[in-house]
Amino acid sequence: MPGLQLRGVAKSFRNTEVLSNVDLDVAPREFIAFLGPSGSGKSTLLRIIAGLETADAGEVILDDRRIDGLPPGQRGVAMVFQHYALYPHMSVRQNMAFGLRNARVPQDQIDRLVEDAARVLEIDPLLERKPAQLSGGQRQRVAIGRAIVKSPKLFLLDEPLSNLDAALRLRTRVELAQLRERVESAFIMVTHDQAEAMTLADRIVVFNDRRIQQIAAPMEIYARPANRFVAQFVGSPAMSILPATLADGGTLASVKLGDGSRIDTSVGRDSLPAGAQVELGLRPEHVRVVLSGEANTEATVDLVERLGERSLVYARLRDGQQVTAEAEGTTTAKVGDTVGLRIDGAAAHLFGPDGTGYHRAAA
Ligand SMILES: Nc1ncnc2c1ncn2[C@@H]1O[C@H](COP(=O)(O)OP(=O)(O)OP(=O)(O)O)[C@@H](O)[C@H]1O
Repeated sequence: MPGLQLRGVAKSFRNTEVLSNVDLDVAPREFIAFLGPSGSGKSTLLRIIAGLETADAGEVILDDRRIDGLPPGQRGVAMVFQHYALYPHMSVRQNMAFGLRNARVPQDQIDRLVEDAARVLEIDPLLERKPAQLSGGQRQRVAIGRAIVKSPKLFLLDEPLSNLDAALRLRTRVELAQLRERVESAFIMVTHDQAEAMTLADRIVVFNDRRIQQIAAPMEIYARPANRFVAQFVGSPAMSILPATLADGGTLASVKLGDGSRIDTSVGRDSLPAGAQVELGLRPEHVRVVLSGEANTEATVDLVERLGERSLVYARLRDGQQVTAEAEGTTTAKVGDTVGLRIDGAAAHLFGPDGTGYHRAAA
């Protein structure tokens, strides 16, 4: 099978397991983002694929070849580090040529590969400079260039944009998307930035607690999170999670919140596990601050965050549960006010006692 397969990969440092039985399939030319909290093993898995770290168990297979026993240079992968890791005493040209020279590629071929990559990345006027004479964004491109010249089957990017300022980061994100169209390789990128993952990736892999929590397309992760962790981790501000009691009967689940309000969801009643205790998950856009006539519950305002066109209202329901709502940009709501809330039950998520997510049937 072409592409990358991970089978049963496990890794511990001393006695602490950081990855447990990880399976993953990456298609040729696919762009994958690894997302997860700090310490969830994203970089460790990337380093295992690159050959900079050895797994305790499992297999790494690239284009039908088992590569986990091979040294990094023979795996057909190229890694771009957060701190670029350029050699300061070498010119851009020498930095980009370094790996090829080690692999004993003939000089005329090296020159051609370096110049082609420099043109793609628009750093050809900088080839004779040293890294200290470059901006952060330019260094970043040299680091990518050094990977491109190896024509890897797989690019591994460890937070490649995190050292850039906000504007440059956005621009480089666009460039990365363009680069991806021009090369035949697959990409795996570790990032802390959800927007980056949502924009660039075909699929996002969410890590937590030693395991992959979900692998899916960005909007699928957002709209149909596999469990409570993914639901709260992806999306900003985070989804509100409210304890709820499942009402009897009906084909679609209705729940009662702690403040006594009843919410009708679009989640199939019989898809839920037996037992009455669930949690209701609400994205901010599904809880609106409205006039009392349209409200299905009310809350006390803790904070209003004005974003211009809209405002985010952080509030507490009558039973003290916290909820994040949206209001018009012009809302007059202020701290301490009681406001009406319209909860869109049809868009709500439910979570079972083990955290499994249940959603409305896909449209
Ligand atoms: N060489 C090492 N020796 C001991 N512990 C390590 C080593 N490398 C990583 N760890 C530990 O393994 C866990 C996973 O680290 P890893 O860097 O893979 O996480 P991450 O998800 O990439 O985190 P971040 O987002 O902060 O980079 C952490 O608890 C880390 O402290």
